[in-house]
Amino acid sequence: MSSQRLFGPSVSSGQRILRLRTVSFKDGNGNGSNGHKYSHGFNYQQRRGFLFIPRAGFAIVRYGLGALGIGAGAAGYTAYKVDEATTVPDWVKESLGHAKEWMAGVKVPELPKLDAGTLPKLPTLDVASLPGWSDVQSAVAQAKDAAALTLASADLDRGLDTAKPLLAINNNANNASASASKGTQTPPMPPPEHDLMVLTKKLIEVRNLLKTVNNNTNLQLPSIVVIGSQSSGKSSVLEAIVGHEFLPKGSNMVTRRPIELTLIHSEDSPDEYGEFPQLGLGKINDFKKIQKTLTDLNLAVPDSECVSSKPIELRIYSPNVPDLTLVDLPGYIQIHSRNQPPTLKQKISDLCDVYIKEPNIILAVCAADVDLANSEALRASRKADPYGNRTIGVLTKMDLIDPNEAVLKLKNPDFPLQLGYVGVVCKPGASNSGPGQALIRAEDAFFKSHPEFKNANASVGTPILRNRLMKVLEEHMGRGLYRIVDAVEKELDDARYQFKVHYNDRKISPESYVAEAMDSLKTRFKAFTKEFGKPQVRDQVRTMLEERIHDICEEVYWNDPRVAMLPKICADPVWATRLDLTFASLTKSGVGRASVQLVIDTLLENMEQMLTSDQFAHHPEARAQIMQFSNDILRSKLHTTVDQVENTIKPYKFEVECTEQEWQEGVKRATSLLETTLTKSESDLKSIKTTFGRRRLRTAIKQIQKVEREAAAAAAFNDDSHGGVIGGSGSIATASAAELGIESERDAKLFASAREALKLQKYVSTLQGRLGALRSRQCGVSANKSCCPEALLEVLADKLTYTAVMFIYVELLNEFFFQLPREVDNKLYYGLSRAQILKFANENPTVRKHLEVQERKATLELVMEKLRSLNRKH
Ligand SMILES: Nc1nc2c(ncn2[C@@H]2O[C@H](COP(=O)(O)OP(=O)(O)OP(=O)(O)O)[C@@H](O)[C@H]2O)c(=O)[nH]1
Repeated sequence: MSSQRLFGPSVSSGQRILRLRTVSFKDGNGNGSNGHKYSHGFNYQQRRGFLFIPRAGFAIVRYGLGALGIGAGAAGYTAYKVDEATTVPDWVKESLGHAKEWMAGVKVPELPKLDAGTLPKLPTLDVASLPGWSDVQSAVAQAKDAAALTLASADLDRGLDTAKPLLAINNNANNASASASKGTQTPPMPPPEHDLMVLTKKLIEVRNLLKTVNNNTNLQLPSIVVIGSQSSGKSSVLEAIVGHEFLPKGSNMVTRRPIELTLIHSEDSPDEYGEFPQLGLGKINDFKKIQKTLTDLNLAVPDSECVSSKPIELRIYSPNVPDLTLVDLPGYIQIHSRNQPPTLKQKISDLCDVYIKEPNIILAVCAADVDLANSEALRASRKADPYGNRTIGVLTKMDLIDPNEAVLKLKNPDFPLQLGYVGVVCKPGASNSGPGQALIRAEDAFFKSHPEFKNANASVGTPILRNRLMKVLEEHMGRGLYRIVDAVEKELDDARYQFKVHYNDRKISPESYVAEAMDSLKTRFKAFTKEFGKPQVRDQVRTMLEERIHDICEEVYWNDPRVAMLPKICADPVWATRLDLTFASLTKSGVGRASVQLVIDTLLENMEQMLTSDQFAHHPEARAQIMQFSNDILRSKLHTTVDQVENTIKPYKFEVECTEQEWQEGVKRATSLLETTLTKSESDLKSIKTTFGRRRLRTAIKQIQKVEREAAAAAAFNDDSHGGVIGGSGSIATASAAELGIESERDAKLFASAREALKLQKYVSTLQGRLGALRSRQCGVSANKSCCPEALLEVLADKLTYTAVMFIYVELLNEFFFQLPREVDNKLYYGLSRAQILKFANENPTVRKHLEVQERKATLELVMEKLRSLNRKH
């Protein structure tokens, strides 16, 4: 939709920015301030009236007369109202008196008698060309300005409510002049000062909303940017406008960051407070605290940098401030001090240059007691605004120079500014009560006590400055309105398009995302609890115990050369004792703890895996929290579970009752264990053969065996019990390199592998023997336990597994499966603050993007709505 459509078909291009009206600034004495003009954004109709009345055709005489009558009436009414207001200066009354006199002297051309049915050709009355017309306009404008000025001080002294009669004067002056110029009864205009505040207020709202969308310069509405040399009085001026001392003070360059200050006139509440939207500290009623926060934020910029371009946002709400947006900037310096960076002067200047660009209004603050030709502020403003169209000059410290000189400086012909200069005295401490009303009264008293200012019609005083700022800001905001509307429309179209194309107009909220993420986690957790049932836990524990059985058998049986004979010698009680020892090894204290720990580790591993996949991969903090909950629950159950398991497996340390069926199962599992071990060993052997070649390996093995035989024969004299045992004295392990004929590193590797192959060959043969035994009839019955230790150990492992898992499941798993989802709900789902929910949602880049586009669209729609409502009102 184009801006044309938004603001209605009756407004054609060129006329569409509400209205541009030329108004003279009047100072306290009403005689015009150096011819400074500025265009005002209201009363489009009024302007049309002034321009088109003389061409009004048929009704010209009637309207012309009406215009004169209403114009005179307006002047009279305004004079009457102004008389009522004691604060209106004499010059206004005087001007209005002249206007009345002029009205009386105007000669209206005589009308010819009208014949029924025929209308004579009427003489044209060009009101604007009548002698003295400009004086009437001037008087009306002066009356309005006087009312405006009165409003400003009334605002300070009595609050806006009590100033309303004066708004009415202003309104009437407006209506009167509008009617006069149109020569017809127009509907009453809304009070301009009130409209002014509404427009500025709404546009400030719009501006703040747009700031949250992005930093697109096309979406920027103007602010008033305060620049000036250090100690020129910038802070004092701002504080005088706000009526509170709140800016950082000190000699150590305390303004280091731009302070973006938004003043919000809160008509309905007497509360005065500040807010730092970036910090989320809430309302701060104590202005000393605001000052302290600002000081801390500024001084956080290290001395080595001295300035930072990162702005501090501050909003001040008060019934005593006008709606304004201001930016306080670090003061220009002449030269950097010893501990400041050499580039500081340039850095400050660059920072100010960024802010004083279009569309911002420049408030160039200069101390009156310093030569204006040396003013950095004026120099910078002239560069950015060569025609002085958007610069207001403020001369501070007017009390420090001779009033006549001050008056001359205010005219400053060397640096003429379209928006003029205003002189102020904002010396804090001039009154004991800070920069509030007392300061304004002290300033007022100062200017009153020096008639030079009044006589020279100089623009002086904080209320005048405040009023001028309001008007200029409103006018500039009004001017930028259509540009903004167009830019917002473009952005909105883009946001809508993105939302449609990428997200199919699907709305989400951070809360819904959190809920979805938690639900999905709980669903996956539930699926896991089903997958990780008793059979799975049993598998885990049994696998662990089988590893132990493997190690025990390897140590006690498979590496013993006599084991090949076991089927024949197992009746020997030695083997029964050996079997008891292996029992003790498997059931020795700690197996309960190991089983519980194993299950805990498996659970945590699975949790970790569950949390690193899917959306929780984006939420490291939440992941850590959930892992912590898991750890806590499991740790709290560890000791009781371990105790329970250890107690229940204790009886197996002494005796294992075994049915024939259990025995058969044990034989089966032992066979399977041996088969697995055998397959692994055979595969290792094959891999060595492939690496070195069968023939070379065979030769090396033969060489080792020869050396081994010789060594064994030599050792036989001393200890024939060790002969042939792998790793025993005189074995291949002890054969020296020289004995084996190793000459190179390659040979060394070959012989090491040959030793390994030899060992594996023996091991494979033992395993094959044991497999044969397990498959034999001897191991088919449980009575021959000592002959088939692997089978009995498997029976024991199975019993341990069943018993342990039963208690692990009851004591640990059930509790964990029950408690974790509740903990997640209580601490994560329901326990998150709004800020934490936002943070959580924004951690996921896809969701963040979705929310950003959605938020951008919603904000731009709201902005558009506000802009439309402005159009409806104006
Ligand atoms: N006599 C007099 N002194 C003033 C006036 N305005 C400000 N001062 C004094 O001038 C000094 C500097 O005023 P500030 O308002 O801190 O000036 P500034 O430009 O903000 O200073 P920086 O932030 O350091 O750049 C202070 O000691 C004020 O009391 C004034 O109108 N008259």
